[in-house]
Amino acid sequence: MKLLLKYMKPYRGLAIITVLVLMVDIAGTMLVPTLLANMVNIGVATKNFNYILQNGLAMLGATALASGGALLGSYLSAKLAANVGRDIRNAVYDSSLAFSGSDFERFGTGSMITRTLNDINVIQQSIIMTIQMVLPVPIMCVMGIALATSIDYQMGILLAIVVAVVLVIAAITVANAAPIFTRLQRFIDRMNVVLRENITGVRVIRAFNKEEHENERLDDVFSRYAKAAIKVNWLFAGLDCSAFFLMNIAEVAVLWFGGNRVGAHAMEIGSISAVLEYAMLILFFIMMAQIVALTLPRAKACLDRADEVINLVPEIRDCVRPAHDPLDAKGNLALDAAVVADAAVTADAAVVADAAEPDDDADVVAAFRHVTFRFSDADEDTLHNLNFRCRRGQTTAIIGSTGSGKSTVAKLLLRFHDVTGGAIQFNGADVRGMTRESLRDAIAYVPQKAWLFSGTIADNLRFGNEAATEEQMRHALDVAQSQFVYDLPDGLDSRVAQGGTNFSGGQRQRLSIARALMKRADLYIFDDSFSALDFKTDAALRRALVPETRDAATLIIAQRISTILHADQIIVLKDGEMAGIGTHEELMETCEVYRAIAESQMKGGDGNGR
Ligand SMILES: Nc1ncnc2c1ncn2[C@@H]1O[C@H](COP(=O)(O)OP(=O)(O)OP(=O)(O)O)[C@@H](O)[C@H]1O
Repeated sequence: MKLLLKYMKPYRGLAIITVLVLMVDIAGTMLVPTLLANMVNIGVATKNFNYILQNGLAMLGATALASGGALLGSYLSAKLAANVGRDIRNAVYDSSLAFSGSDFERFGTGSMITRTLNDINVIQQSIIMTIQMVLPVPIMCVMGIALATSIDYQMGILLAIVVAVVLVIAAITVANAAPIFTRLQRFIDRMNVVLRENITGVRVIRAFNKEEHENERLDDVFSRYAKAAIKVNWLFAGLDCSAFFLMNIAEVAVLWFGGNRVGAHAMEIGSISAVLEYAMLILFFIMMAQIVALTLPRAKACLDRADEVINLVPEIRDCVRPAHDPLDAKGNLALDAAVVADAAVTADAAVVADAAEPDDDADVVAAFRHVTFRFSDADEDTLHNLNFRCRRGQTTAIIGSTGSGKSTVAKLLLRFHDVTGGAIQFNGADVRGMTRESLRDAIAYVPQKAWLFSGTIADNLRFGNEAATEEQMRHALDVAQSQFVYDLPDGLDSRVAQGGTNFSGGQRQRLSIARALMKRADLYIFDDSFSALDFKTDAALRRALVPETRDAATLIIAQRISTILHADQIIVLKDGEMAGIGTHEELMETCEVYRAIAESQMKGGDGNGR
């Protein structure tokens, strides 16, 4: 609720106007029965045509007021809900941008989509319905009972009793039925997760002939949802008929007691229709409010789910900027005490002292100092005591068997995760003391999974540099050996499907390399970015990269020896530990793990392509 109030706050003026407009609607609606009663009781009884005409015109005015109020009220409440919904959606999305990989895993992609789209739609609808259907109820009850009392006090008491009984029944129903709606939201989440997995993995499902198995899995999820939805519909059906039953009982009660009062000359005939109309109006609104109130726990669950995302403290944060310690020229923040203390928990004193000292060698762009890392959900360290430096103008390569921790090194450099021991320095500063923006600005990264965004090739290249000229784009494409783009009918404006699925694996890799080259960086990271290229293209691309990355450090993660043969230093990773470091020749002499990889690839005919 706090979240809703926070996001409603900027629109409190609009909210107040909306409620006032709806009150005009209610006032207009409630006036009509009294005017009608007067018309019958006085105008018709005394055959006073002028009185009838006057009341008729007044009824017309009241109806116009009510209709205008309803129309404007609907528009304003929809506007309010849309604004609040947009702001909450933006807040959820903005928060998710700061998430680390582990933060994302906590929710899962499917749930993040449900939270951002479906949940916020539910919140929006609830805002509209609450304003239009729930808020008028107390006003209507008070006005209706007051007007009925002004006509005949006994009828007022009768109406008050009927309303009280119906309100109690409505409250009990809502309290008992609310959990079903909360469960319904969880089922939607689950459907989203399973459906997403099925749609993205459809080729694998077909290739393994697992359609039937997946059908059963989906059927199970859909059936659970359907079961809950049927329960909800039963509930609504029950509510509907009990509400109409109660309305009919109320009608009978009003006619019975009203008839007696008219018979006793205590009330006039026209007043019965007015009281009857008040009873029907109030009961109808209570019925509608009851239906809306049933959905409110679901909206509350959606709000809580949005709140969880918005208020999650990300695993990776920028340091709180100390007032006395401004950003330096590179946009770095001084390493704050908390971060140093944090590092001290997991690394010994010598390492922390070492890490706190800036690297004295100006050529060093990135330095790993006794780095250890463990994923938050893992039982063991993924990386142990890594010590190496990436120097400007040099290529550092990392090779190792699958799962040895190569990509994790890249992720730590980009601060997708923070080290759990030791420190990583970038341009002499501990990365935990830098803002993520300034750090990532200085790194060009080609991820292992080449992902392209829907749009055009030019749009994707501009992701690396918004102001890129066509000449710059062509240059990057040439370096990345992506001349195939020029053969496409639309060239740079060729359409890219989501994820880049309308290009081959090798083409996607080359385009994502070109995207990374669009920006000038201090460190270029290529995470297994040449794996889908043939040896000739791989060699040509690496040759073309040399002048591009001359003033920067380059980190190449690879499985193929041929890709890293000429690196200035090669780090061999085995189970997260450095099994060796040196040039190809040195490692062939000294590192058994490297020799084994090299020999296995040479035998397989892999090792000689350059
Ligand atoms: N988010 C995660 N949570 C827990 N463990 C993870 C996570 N991501 C990776 N790991 C584990 O960390 C280890 C290293 O993974 P990493 O992706 O760095 O390996 P890699 O050497 O790049 O492998 P490959 O060559 O197959 O890409 C693996 O054992 C993997 O299971």
